[in-house]
Amino acid sequence: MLQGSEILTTAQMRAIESAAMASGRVTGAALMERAGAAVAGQIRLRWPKLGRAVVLCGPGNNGGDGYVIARHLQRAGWQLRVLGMDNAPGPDAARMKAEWLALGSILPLTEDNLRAGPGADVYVDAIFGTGLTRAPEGEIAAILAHLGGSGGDWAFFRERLVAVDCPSGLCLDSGAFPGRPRRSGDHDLRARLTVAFESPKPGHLLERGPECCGELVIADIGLGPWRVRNLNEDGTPSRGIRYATIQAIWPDFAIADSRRDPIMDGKRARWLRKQDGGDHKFSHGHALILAGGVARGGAARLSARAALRAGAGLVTLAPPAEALPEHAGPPDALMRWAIDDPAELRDMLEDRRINALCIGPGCGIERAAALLPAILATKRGVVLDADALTALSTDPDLMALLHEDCVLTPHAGEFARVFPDLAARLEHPRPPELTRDAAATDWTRMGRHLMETEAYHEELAQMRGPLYSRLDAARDAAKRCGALVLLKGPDTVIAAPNGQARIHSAFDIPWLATAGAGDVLAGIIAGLLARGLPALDAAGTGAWLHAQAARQVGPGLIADDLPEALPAVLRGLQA
Ligand SMILES: NC(=O)C1=CN([C@@H]2O[C@H](COP(=O)(O)OP(=O)(O)OC[C@H]3O[C@@H](n4cnc5c(N)ncnc54)[C@H](O)[C@@H]3O)[C@@H](O)[C@H]2O)[C@@H](O)CC1
Ligand SMILES: Nc1ncnc2c1ncn2[C@@H]1O[C@H](COP(=O)(O)OP(=O)(O)O)[C@@H](O)[C@H]1O
Ligand SMILES: [K+]
Repeated sequence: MLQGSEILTTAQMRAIESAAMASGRVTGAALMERAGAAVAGQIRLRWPKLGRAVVLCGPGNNGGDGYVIARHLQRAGWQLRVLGMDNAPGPDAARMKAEWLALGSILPLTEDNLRAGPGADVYVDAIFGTGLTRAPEGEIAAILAHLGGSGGDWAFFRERLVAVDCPSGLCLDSGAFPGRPRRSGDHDLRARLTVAFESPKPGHLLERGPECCGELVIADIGLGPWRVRNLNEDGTPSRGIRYATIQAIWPDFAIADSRRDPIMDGKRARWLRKQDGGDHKFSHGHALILAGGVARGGAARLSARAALRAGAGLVTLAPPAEALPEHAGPPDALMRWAIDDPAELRDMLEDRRINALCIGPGCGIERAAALLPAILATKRGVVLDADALTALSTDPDLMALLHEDCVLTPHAGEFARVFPDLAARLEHPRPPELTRDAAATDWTRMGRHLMETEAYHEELAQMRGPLYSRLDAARDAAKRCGALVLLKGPDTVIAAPNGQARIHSAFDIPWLATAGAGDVLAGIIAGLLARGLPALDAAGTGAWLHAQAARQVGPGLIADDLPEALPAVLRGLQA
């Protein structure tokens, strides 16, 4: 079953929390108590024997959660050492700190104190959570480096570190560590377990997040009534929606979240298996896959095979006439038709039954540039990959023809070609123009207006985390070009022009990074478009089927295996 859960950005999380508190039906202290109790409960599940815990409490509400955890563990019989900051936190954290002080002491939060005590069974990182605005410095940076293994005890802490909301220093909007190179891995803080609240945040699923969070558990702290999510059946926002939804897609085992929704319900599974939805081949659509010149046809053949296996009723492969002979081999189910120029393509597209296309894999940049205007003018669903993306990057007139049934499937390099300014922002450890000062935002006002104004929705959508994220980049790209953008990687981000997005986190299948895997993905999505799925659904379902096929085959996979593994994936769907 394809599971998902709605993701909240840190700004959305704060706004929802504020709305809950403004309603008068729940207090900040009650939420903090639930959060801390949930983490303590998860610790006791994993370490059932009474042990020793060190709790590291930061200056804000993440630290407040830490004091609650210390109280719960101490009451359960654990031995506690609590290290905290000598600051005046907000009222809820101050109350939890005072309650802890009635039970035990607080040592200054220093690296010396962390090193000094006896070794513990569990180290609780409650230093920074969603409130992180910049890179940690000074003493806290030293503590985090120590926990990250700078002293050579990497494995020791990896086994024992429990992160509250996230490993401290991780930006929960981007999954990167502010102040560090985006792809660095040295001495990043890695937790064994992360307990986060209410929803996964983008940073749990993107970039360094999945590796550094370890096992991720989402604790329900009761904010459900204040989450407004009204979607029309087709997924577009209806009146009343206050934020475009972002949905996570992951394999069943990746995240423990009691509130997850089935993305793939029985109805969708039956439809994918062709148990519902028409019995004539044309009722499953006809996909046209454009191929390139002589000796370049392999990529498009992979796409075509994948479109067939994804269930398109008919698939036609269209190379130039001179390359037709090299496509004589199997599969025989595939039709072939030579297309040399835009006029021939236009003629072919007179057949309205051809309802989805795929162009780019092995196509050649010039051929893609020549054929794209004819394709885009028909307004039919089309996947643009590889050479089609390169063609797009050099021609603003082509960009202007894109529409919302186009699916662009760039990997990072292609994304940088098509959207160089957005890619450049992603490279910066901390682009100053995008920083938000969470502390300076009047969250109570924002919370109170959560249910009331469109202006609020706009304002919230503009709120960015401390780092520009792959999600921000994909959303900005989709909005700019008016098409769906699927930014590939182990953390694939899918964004529609209306702001709806999906994150497909697949860090468990590194063997999918193999030549031709992207061609197969493009073909699967084209097949699903042909079968009538809207672009966002086709891209999300396609990314998941692609990943499941890779799981089915396992290490040693080559791209040719992926389409052949799809029947087993489809067979396994619970209809
Ligand atoms: N939003 C919610 O609904 C809930 C939040 N809770 C907790 O509250 C946390 C958020 O609390 P806060 O907003 O107080 O933020 P944090 O506790 O994450 O950060 C504390 C403060 O540190 C400062 N700071 C940020 N980066 C810094 C840096 N690099 N160096 C030094 N100081 C820095 C900021 O001013 C920030 O307000 C969540 O992660 C979660 O643990 C929970 O108590 C339950 C409910
Ligand atoms: N480390 C990884 N883990 C999981 N999936 C990955 C990883 N790296 C790449 N992928 C996926 O593999 C596919 C590779 O596509 P692409 O880069 O276009 O390759 P190619 O051009 O060789 O076909 C994409 O679907 C991408 O999301
Ligand atoms: K933390």
